[in-house]
Amino acid sequence: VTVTEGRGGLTALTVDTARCRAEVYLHGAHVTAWQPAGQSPVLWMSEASAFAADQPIRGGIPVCAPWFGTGRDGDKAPAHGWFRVSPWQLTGAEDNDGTVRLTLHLDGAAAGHPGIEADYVVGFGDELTLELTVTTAEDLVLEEAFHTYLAVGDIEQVTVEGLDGCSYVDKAPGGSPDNTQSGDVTFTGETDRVYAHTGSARVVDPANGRAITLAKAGSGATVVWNPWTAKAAAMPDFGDDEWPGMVCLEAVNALAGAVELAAGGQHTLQATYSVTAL
Ligand SMILES: O=P(O)(O)OC[C@H]1O[C@](O)(CO)[C@@H](O)[C@H]1O
Repeated sequence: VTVTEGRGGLTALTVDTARCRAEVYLHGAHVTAWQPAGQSPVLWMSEASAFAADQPIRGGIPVCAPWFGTGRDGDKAPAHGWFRVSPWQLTGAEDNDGTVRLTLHLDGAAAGHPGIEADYVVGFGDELTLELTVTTAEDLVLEEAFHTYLAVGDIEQVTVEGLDGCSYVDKAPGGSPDNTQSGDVTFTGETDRVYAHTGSARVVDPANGRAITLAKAGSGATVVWNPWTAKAAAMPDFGDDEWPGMVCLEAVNALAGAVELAAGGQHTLQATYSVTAL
């Protein structure tokens, strides 16, 4: 692993082995790149993303916690929590036959939130593995997400398998809180759904001739998101024409699936992303 000064002067860690190339910023412990050997980049990054200590990065894998979404503290608190806009430290790095595991630590007190700590182990190899352990000194209702942005060839050809029969909250404009998925997910407009009681899921991307699978543990929900035209245009750090090339497939604990932790408790969220040819 190489430590470099990345965009916006933020510290970046780069990995380049026979198995893959990857990058993670200490700012938000934000993975911004993972590219297995012989593959095109798997993670999508916005050309318009900010790289600043007080803003989240747009694309890659934001770590959202200890809450998911907006509305905390009358919207004064940052959307998707403060983990993704806080400085993390690198506390471990090992290379096992070309699979590199990095351990990152978040000291809540140093980020202005005493009583919450987090450890994040990211494994870069043929697969991408993520493991976030949150520890709390006080009772905490924890919401969290690996808000993963995947690169796709054309969203209108993409389908998501594995959510058939799952109930979901539709957060898109005009959406209702009580729906049931029938068959594969397809995309014809803004899509913003929180699926409950989910297992693994798979993004099928014919334009790139590949599928990307999300397997997970310690996570009861899955979010699927594409902003489409209007929402993309409304976000300053998201290019107006970028929406056809991405989809978020997220491992989540949120809403009714939030994790109740007693003082001294901890919870681990795990996910593995893997790529297969169609
Ligand atoms: O702009 P952000 O705060 O990064 O949120 C991006 C997206 O996250 C979502 O919760 C989907 O995960 C959407 O509602 C949308 O707002």
